[in-house]
Amino acid sequence: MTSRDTAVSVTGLTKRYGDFEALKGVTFDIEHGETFALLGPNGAGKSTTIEILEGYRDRSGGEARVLGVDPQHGGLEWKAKLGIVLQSSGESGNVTVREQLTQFANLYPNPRAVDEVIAAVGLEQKANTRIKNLSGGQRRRVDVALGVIGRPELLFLDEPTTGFDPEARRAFWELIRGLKRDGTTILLTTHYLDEAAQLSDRAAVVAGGELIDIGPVHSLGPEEARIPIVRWTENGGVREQRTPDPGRTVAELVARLGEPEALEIVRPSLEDIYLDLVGSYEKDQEQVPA
Ligand SMILES: Nc1ncnc2c1ncn2[C@@H]1O[C@H](COP(=O)(O)OP(=O)(O)OP(=O)(O)O)[C@@H](O)[C@H]1O
Repeated sequence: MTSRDTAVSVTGLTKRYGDFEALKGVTFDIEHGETFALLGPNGAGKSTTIEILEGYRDRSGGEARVLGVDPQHGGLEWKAKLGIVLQSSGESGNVTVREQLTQFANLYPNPRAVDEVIAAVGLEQKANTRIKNLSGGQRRRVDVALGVIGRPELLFLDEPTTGFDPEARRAFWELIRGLKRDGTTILLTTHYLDEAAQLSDRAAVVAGGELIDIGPVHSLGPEEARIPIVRWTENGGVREQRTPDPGRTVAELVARLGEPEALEIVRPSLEDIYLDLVGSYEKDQEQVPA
């Protein structure tokens, strides 16, 4: 069955490296135009999943469809619809940024304008610098530029902002939002949970080769983990209360204390929820007899 409605469809995906089971039956879909984050600790199986979907690695079992095609049999026309930013940079060349991007642009039927992409990744000042003379973060920006130059329908970003300074990361977020507005489907892996929360519509959390949660990025995790905390200072000490009705708690505090000192309502971040999910998974794994 081809998936006309989904950009990516993965069912029961498995991958073995020798005796080691890196993916143990992962299932998820990504809708057209969606930004989807694949989250998980080191070694969880994120890059393996992405590389199978890009057609770089063969799977051991299960089904995968990417833009309607089995990635193990994707031809040149299919590959031209993909943008790929691999985890480690391969770009250390003797050519300049502009030369490299121009070469890549010529490989695609409908590329973006080279100078527009150079500006979008903030490399205007370095357009005529040889790639080997760029800093690590600047080379990473070249990787991102190469990933988007072909105007991909589906963009794979494997830890795209590692090594970016905070300003470059914010600029990258804007670039991704722009691509999303243009209808690009994006599959992102990142260890920066704030980045995932800012950019993604939905996320999946993988650990030990298993998918442990999937859903809209602001409703991942068990409901209890998302209960907000009201915090204030009273009689010189910090007090806090977890409550699903923070407004009511604040109203009661105001009635009792007047304006509460250092009042704040803290909602657990995606990082808090992620750590909770992965921590529970790891604890359960320790309890399973070998
Ligand atoms: N070529 C390989 N041969 C053997 N084992 C491999 C190979 N590639 C990956 N693995 C193992 O498969 C597991 C998943 O690796 P993968 O690179 O997919 O993880 P990841 O989630 O991307 O991790 P990270 O966050 O560190 O990038 C790891 O335990 C890794 O050691």
